[in-house]
Amino acid sequence: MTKIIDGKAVAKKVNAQTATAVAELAAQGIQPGIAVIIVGDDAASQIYVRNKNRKATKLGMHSVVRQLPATTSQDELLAIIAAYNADDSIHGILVQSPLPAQINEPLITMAIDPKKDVDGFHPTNVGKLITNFPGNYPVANTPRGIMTMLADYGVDPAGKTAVVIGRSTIVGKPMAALLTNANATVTIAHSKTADLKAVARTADILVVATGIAHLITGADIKPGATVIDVGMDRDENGKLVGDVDFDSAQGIAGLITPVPGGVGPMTIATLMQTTVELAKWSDVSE
Ligand SMILES: NC(=O)C1=CN([C@@H]2O[C@H](COP(=O)(O)OP(=O)(O)OC[C@H]3O[C@@H](n4cnc5c(N)ncnc54)[C@H](OP(=O)(O)O)[C@@H]3O)[C@@H](O)[C@H]2O)C=CC1
Ligand SMILES: Nc1nc(=O)c2c([nH]1)NC[C@@H]1CN(c3ccc(C(=O)N[C@@H](CCC(=O)O)C(=O)O)cc3)C=[N+]21
Repeated sequence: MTKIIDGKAVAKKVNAQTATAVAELAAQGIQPGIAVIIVGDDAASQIYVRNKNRKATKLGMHSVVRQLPATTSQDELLAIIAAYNADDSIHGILVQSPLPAQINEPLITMAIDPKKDVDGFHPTNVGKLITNFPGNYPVANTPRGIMTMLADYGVDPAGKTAVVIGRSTIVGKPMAALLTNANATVTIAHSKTADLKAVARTADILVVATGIAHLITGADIKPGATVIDVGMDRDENGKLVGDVDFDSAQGIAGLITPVPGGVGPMTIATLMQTTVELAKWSDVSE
């Protein structure tokens, strides 16, 4: 029997904690603030940004969405980031990816004050994650949300074999670091991996983040494995599907996240959680 991990339900629990934290901060005269900057009019990005703004407002936070034209120059974007870095009403800054070609994404990541780096992408914060640094710092929200889901379902990575397919800065690499810090034995696979499917079959915990619809099927899953599907893909009919073929995984996986309703809601809930933490922490990323 395959059990479905209800990401929406876990996100609800996280959001309830965030609402309490927002109320506690309000009593101290602090309102957590998030600024989301979006360059261009990519349809998927527009949906994600709208969802973030709606959730932040609903939780009582100060939420700013800065929509910029696709022709925005790198210097213009850097100036806007500098203004939010200096703005005391903003605790978290997120620059939605992808960015247009004229903008150097790593340079933008570096320009965000690490104390306001709500995505956890700044090298200072990535370095802290890799070194399992003590103290408070932001961690990429999608992998962090996945760790929250695993804990909620009683899946302890310690001693388990984990395979992460995908090596992006936003998902794959921080996911592998979190699982390593949680004492799993971790393999990172990617488009150059020889015999990807054989590697996948070794996993007790399989995280798939490639953007390739239905790359992984039931035959690639170890019986009883926990399968986390990060993909936000479209099938041939334009329907939202994941990187895992959900139907063929049934009866093989022990636990599996659906798309939609799995990782996505957790990403948004964790982003809100991180924003509140950045407003609260005094010792974050000096
Ligand atoms: N639900 C959520 O909250 C989120 C969902 N997403 C979704 O997750 C997916 C991945 O996102 P992201 O990490 O940003 O994507 P990227 O495109 O940055 O990275 C994709 C990774 O997958 C690897 N890959 C691509 N094709 C294959 C293949 N055929 N076999 C093995 N590995 C492959 C790439 O390998 P290589 O490095 O060799 O090119 C790369 O490392 C997307 O669908 C995205 O929309 C992303 C963020 C959050
Ligand atoms: N700087 C930056 N930070 C990000 O965190 C970031 C980003 N850029 N660029 C794009 C990806 C993607 N991402 C998602 C957020 C929510 C859902 C989500 O809410 N998904 C819903 C469904 C949404 C729908 O119906 O289309 C679900 O899975 O149930 C998905 C994907 C954040 N990203």
